[in-house]
Order: sequence, then C-alpha cells, then structure tokens
Amino acid sequence: MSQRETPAYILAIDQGTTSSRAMLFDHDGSVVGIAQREFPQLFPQPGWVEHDPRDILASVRSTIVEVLTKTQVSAAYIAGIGMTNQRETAVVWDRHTGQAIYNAVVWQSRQTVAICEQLKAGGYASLVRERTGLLIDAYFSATKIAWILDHVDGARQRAARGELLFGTIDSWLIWNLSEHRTHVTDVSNASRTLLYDIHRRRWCPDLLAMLDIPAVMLPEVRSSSEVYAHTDPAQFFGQRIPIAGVAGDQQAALFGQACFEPGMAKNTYGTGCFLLMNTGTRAVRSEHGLLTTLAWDVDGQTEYALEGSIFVAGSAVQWLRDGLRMLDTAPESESYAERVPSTDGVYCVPAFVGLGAPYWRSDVRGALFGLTRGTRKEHFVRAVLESLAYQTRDVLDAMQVDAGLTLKALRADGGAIGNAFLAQFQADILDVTLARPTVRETTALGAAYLAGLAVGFWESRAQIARQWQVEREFTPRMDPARREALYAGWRQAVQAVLAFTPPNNLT
Ligand SMILES: Nc1ncnc2c1ncn2[C@@H]1O[C@H](COP(=O)(O)OP(=O)(O)O)[C@@H](O)[C@H]1O
Ligand SMILES: O=P(O)(O)OC[C@H](O)CO
Repeated sequence: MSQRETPAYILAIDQGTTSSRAMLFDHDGSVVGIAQREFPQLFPQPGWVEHDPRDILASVRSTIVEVLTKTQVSAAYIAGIGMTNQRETAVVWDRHTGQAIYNAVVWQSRQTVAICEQLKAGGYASLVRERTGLLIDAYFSATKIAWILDHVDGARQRAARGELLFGTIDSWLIWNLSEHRTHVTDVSNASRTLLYDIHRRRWCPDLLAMLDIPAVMLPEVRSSSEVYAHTDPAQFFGQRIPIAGVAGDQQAALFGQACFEPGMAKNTYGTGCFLLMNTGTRAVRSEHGLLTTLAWDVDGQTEYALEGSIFVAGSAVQWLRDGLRMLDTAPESESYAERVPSTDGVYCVPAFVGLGAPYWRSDVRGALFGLTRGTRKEHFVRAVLESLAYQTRDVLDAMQVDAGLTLKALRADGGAIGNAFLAQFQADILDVTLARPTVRETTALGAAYLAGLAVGFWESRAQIARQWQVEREFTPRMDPARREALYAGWRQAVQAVLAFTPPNNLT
C-alpha cells in the first residue's frame, strides 16, 4: 500500500435512479470535481423498472476514475468516502460468486403489486405501519426480495441455505468495493425495506416471516456515520480509504441541506420528488398518507423524518423529451413554459407508475385534462412542470397537518429545480419561500458530511450548518385567489384519475 498523504478531500458517491455521480468536496463543502454517468433503464414489461447491478457498479467505478482524473487529485488525498443511493431498489446476489441472481428491482417498479394485495388481504397493514412507519406498497424493498426469490429457480432454497445476500444499492456497492466484502447498510436505508422496526431499531422477525425472507440474507444495520469498511486497494488505486458515511439519497439530501432542527424541510426534484421534514427524535405517525422514516443515526442520536414520496417528477420531463420527443433537452422545458401565460386550463397528472403520497394508488394511470383545439406544445410542457409543484402541494398540505405546524421556508435541490419557472411556480402554489442553495448537489454533499464527521474531517453539525448558503430565493407572488383556483383544478384532475379504472387486458 502506498503512503497516505494529508487527506484534503471527501469523495461522495451518489448512485441515483438514472445516473451515478462521483464528487469531490473540499473542507469548505465546495465541489472540487464531478463526474456523472447515465446507465440503462430496463422496462421488461409495462410498469416494471429494473437495472442491471453490473451496470450500476460499472458506472460508479468509471465516475470515480473520471473525477480523479479530471481533478488530478490522487486517491491518497481522500480522507473518506460517503455513499448515498436510490433507496428501496433491491439486489439479491450469491455470496460466493458475487453474481446477482436477477436484475435490481427498482423502487418505481410495480411488479409486486399482486404480492402487496395479498398482504393487505392478509391483514398485515397495521403491523407494517406500526413497525416500519411505512405502508404496504410495491415501492418498498421487501416484496421485491420475495418476488426475486419466487421467480428465480431454486432461489428460495439457496436463500434458506444462506447462499444469497440481499442489499439496497449502498450494500451492493460497499460489498463490491470493500477490502473484505463487508455486508452492511445504514438505518436510513434499512428503514425503507419494510422489514426494519424503526422504533426498536432491528430487523423485525414478524415482517420477515410475513414474506418468508431468511434473516441470514440481510445486511448488518449500522449508524449513518462511522467507518464501515476500507476500500480494496487492488481496485482503488492502491488505497485503503475508509467508507465512512451512508444514507439513502433523500435522507442524505436532508442532511446536506442542513435541516437539523425539527420542522426544517427540503424537497428534492429528481426522477421523483421527495419532501422530507425533520421531526427530531420523535417518530411522528402520519394520518394523511405520509411515511415515517429514519432520517439518520449520527453521534449516537437517532432522528426521524416525515416523508412525502412522489414517484414521477423530473421523469415526466424526461418522458416529454424521450417518449414524446417534444424537447431536445430537459432544461429547454423552462423556455417553452414561459412562452405562454398559463396552461390555458390544461392539467397533466403524471401517474405513470400509479400515485404515491398521499394517495398510494398503484392501479391508476396518468391523464391529461382540459385540452382544446388551441392547446399547443407550450401549454403541454407547462402543465407537466406545474404537475411537480401541485404534487408537492398535496404532500406539503398533508405534512403541515400531521406535524401541526406551518412551514415558512422550504429548501430545494435536485436536477429539475434548476428550472427557474418551476421554482417560482412552486413558491407561488405553496405560498412558501423556496430556497435554492449554492451547492445544489446536496445529496452527495450530505453523504460527504456524514463521512467527514466520522473521520474528523469536519467537527460538528454546527460547522456544517454554517456552511449552508442560499444561492437564490423564490418568494411567492401569485394572487391568492388565482393560487386557489389553479389548485382546485388540480384537485379535480386528481379525483378524475383516481376514479378512472383502465380496462384490463387491453393491448
Ligand atoms: N432544467 C430542468 N427542467 C426540468 N427538468 C429537469 C431539468 N434538469 C433536469 N431535469 C429533470 O430532472 C431529473 C434529473 O435530476 P437528478 O436530480 O439528476 O435526478 P436523479 O438523481 O433522480 O437521477 C431528470 O428526470 C430530468 O428530466
Ligand atoms: O434516484 P432519485 O434521486 O430519484 O431518488 C430515488 C429515491 O431514493 C426513491 O425512494
């Protein structure tokens, strides 16, 4: 092993739904370099979304090489690695060969809807709610694991014999990059599996029994900020670098946005939209379709969050670009939207994989409303962008009731919030100031902070909170009557979507 230099950077790996990023941060929390790579999305059947775990690993490895090459930073200067990931997505692999036995079943995938229906019919809803803070939905990992075990020949027997391992993407990556094939996850990722008791903080035997998942498959659950393993020098430039921070990407963004006080909230506008509010050491139970989840465990303190998960947000813009070929690039949507003063009464409900929070209806489909002969592409694009803001309002309204407070400011991040039209419309429709930070890569930054705290690169959360800086604030300026009239139209559109049952077996 080569000599370790005085480490000056933290490397963050952000493994997202559509792309992987590797980023280097310096001591000020500033971005020193970034590399990003998209990887294939697999849609084997309508409503199914899968990834090849090898593609994920390859994209991560190549972005690490690229960021170090671009910045000319030697791996010897990396103090620690923070890992953050698309959550819930499930991988099952052979502990001896390291080969995944099936594709990664992605969080958006609906292939386990039938298993969920069986669980609901079996009366498991309250057990799940009470133990995990979640509800029975194909979104979470547990039914995806069961589905893989049921659909791969001999998998149940191999799992029972202890030959197979399960992991969310953080576990898959750490197992592959670490020196001794360490099989771990952190509390925030565990809390999205539907198998983890968020109050007692352990895998729940009743839930494992519910789906016949052997405990021997599961990773060890650790805090979000500690040294879990060191990189394998053979595949990491001769360096044993501590992997020292792990969190699911939405919790990492909450950390990176320095939302450390109860009542502070962030919304991430990526593939989906995820609005999380810190509720401190209290696990707040939602009565309005939100999730109670573990935010992180740092310095021996476990904190919780309320979450509204919106399944389709930036991916609706991607659909405009790739599916309908209405756009050449996603950012172009901004100028189209601004070319018209309104959608002219057009609404788009992008329920392409059903609806998540606060509706939780996996059986519904997307729809367009209010079309006339005068409807143009500009109206259509604007309606899609506005749908991100309306979905966020649905969630935030529910959250304010659940948490019993009125939010004054919301911190925003994610690729789509680069869109200034969307950011302003969001502030208008919520009647809340939206703050966009200087470092918009808050997911990666959060993971970097978690790792940096564990290795002494940063001292405290107070220091991190001081580093958070606003780049631009969007203040509400819409007339209240217009705001409520627009939102009432959205509510009607959603009700219509909920009422429409598509006929079965039509091809
Ligand atoms: N300027 C923009 N306006 C609207 N949507 C955008 C813009 N830039 C990116 N997007 C959308 O945001 C998503 C990418 O955001 P990102 O945070 O990278 O997502 P993820 O981490 O989920 O892969 C894509 O779905 C893309 O269509
Ligand atoms: O990959 P993202 O950023 O869209 O995040 C996905 C979420 O973690 C799914 O719960």
